[in-house]
Order: sequence, then C-alpha cells, then structure tokens
Amino acid sequence: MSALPQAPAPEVALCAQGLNRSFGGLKATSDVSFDVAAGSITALIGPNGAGKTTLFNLITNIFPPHSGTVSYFGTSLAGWSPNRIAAAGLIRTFQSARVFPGMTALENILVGRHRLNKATILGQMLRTPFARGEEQARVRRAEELLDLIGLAAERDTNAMELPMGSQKLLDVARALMARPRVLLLDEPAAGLNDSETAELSDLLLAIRASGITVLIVEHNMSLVMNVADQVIVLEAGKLIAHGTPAAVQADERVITAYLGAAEASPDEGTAS
Ligand SMILES: Nc1ncnc2c1ncn2[C@@H]1O[C@H](COP(=O)(O)OP(=O)(O)OP(=O)(O)O)[C@@H](O)[C@H]1O
Repeated sequence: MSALPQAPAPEVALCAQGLNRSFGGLKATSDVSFDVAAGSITALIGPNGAGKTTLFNLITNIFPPHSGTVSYFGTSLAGWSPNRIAAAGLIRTFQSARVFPGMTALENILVGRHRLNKATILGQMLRTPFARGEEQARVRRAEELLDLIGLAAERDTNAMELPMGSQKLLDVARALMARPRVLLLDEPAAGLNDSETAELSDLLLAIRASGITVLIVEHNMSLVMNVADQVIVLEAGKLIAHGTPAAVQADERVITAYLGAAEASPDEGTAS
C-alpha cells in the first residue's frame, strides 16, 4: 500500500469504446476508443476524410455506430435521440453552421435557449408573468454571452452583416445559451483570420475555465496547440495517437500521416 495519498482519477465526461461505422465498403471509423476528461479541452485532429465529423455524429447519435458504445458521465447514450442528448447538456455545433439570416446578433443567440423554455406555448402567447420573467432572464443571459464574445455593441446588428469571425463566435455563443456540460465544436476556426482565431482561443479558454468540457475538431494547428490539454489523432478512421499536444506533435505516425496527406508538418499553422 502506498504511503502517499492517491490523487483521484479525473472524472470522465465522454468515453468512446470500440466505435465502428462504415459507409458502403468504407470504414469511416474503425474501432475508435478514447476518454475525454471532464473540464478539459480535447482536440480531435486528422487529415481530410479521417473520420472526425463521423465521430461527432456517432457521439450525438445523428446516426448510431455499427458497433461500440459512447457514455456520457458514465451513462450509455445507446438509443438516445439527438434531442435527448442535447437536453442532457451534450451540445454540438456543425462545420457548416452559420448565422440565421434576418436576425440580429442577440436573436441569433436566443435561438439556442428555446429548448430550455419552461413556460407553456399558451403562457408565452398570453405573456403570463412567468413567461415574461423567463423571457427577461433569457435576454439577460444572451446579453452576457454577447459581452463574453466581445459583441455587446452589435446587439441589434443583423448578424449577416457581421464579419465571418463574429459569426463564428455567435455560433459558439448560441451553443453556450443551451447551458452545455460538454461542448462539441466542429471546425470553429474555419475561415477565420489570425486575430479572429486569437479571439476564439480566448473564448475557448474562458469556456474551459467555467467548467465546461470541450471536444473540438479543428484543422488550425496553432489553435489546437495553444488551447488543447489532450489531442486525439485520427487517420483513415483509425485512432493513431492520443496525448498532450507536445507528445502528439513529436509522434512519428502523426508526422507521417500529415506529411502523406498535406505535405506539411502539423505544427505549421493550418494543416489542410
Ligand atoms: N453520410 C455519409 N455517407 C457516405 N460516406 C460518408 C458519410 N459521412 C462520411 N462519409 C465518408 O466517411 C469518411 C470520413 O468522413 P468525415 O466527414 O467523418 O471526415 P473528416 O475527418 O471530418 O473530414 P474533414 O476534415 O474533411 O471534414 C470520408 O471518406 C467520407 O466521405
């Protein structure tokens, strides 16, 4: 028995075990297993077509795995609908997500809170005191999030008129409005310039500091290396490395995968 007290193991927010999913003859994910520690930022990287978005779809049950399991804070998500998964606080953004046209920045964030409304539809239509109080609290929360992403001054601006970087931040803020416990972000830095990417890095660190676990698919290696606690690397559907950013960056298999795919080292900014 050790004379020293044992540090408790970190709580596991997400646990994927043996995930397999094929499309026709193509194995999009092949026996993929990993843990995501609660309160961490974990990055999922890999060349185009490696299976990253497929893994997000398996975790959120957009389609089920052909075999394997996903558990969320120890509870299996097998058979759960995407809505039930979101209601449990596992919230994702989509690679192609953009702002809702014709809505202001504030309204774009408010969209993320609708599933949490407790007032009945009739209560909302009749504007009962309960429904009004709930609406005011939602607006306050959306304003706090606008402040957090540095867009308080753009509260009433049509979101389509905002630069791409601001639109991407709004997308993340909308996901935060749903009060996630775990946030899955699919390429939030795609299309951003360097200063917009730096703002996104700060936001991700603030999200982690608030206790939310983040799993992020991202091609921008500087962002990944700056913010991630752990990095998972996929290649052609297989997990080829999982470790700290420094360990993964020095991993021969990772270097080879990236050299083969993009003729560039993963430490050189955007990898593909
Ligand atoms: N719904 C689908 N039907 C058929 N094939 C699919 C489907 N979804 C993904 N695939 C295939 O599975 C493989 C993995 O795709 P996936 O989108 O998960 O990769 P990725 O790592 O997210 O790629 P990228 O970085 O380009 O977004 C690819 O070969 C893709 O063509």
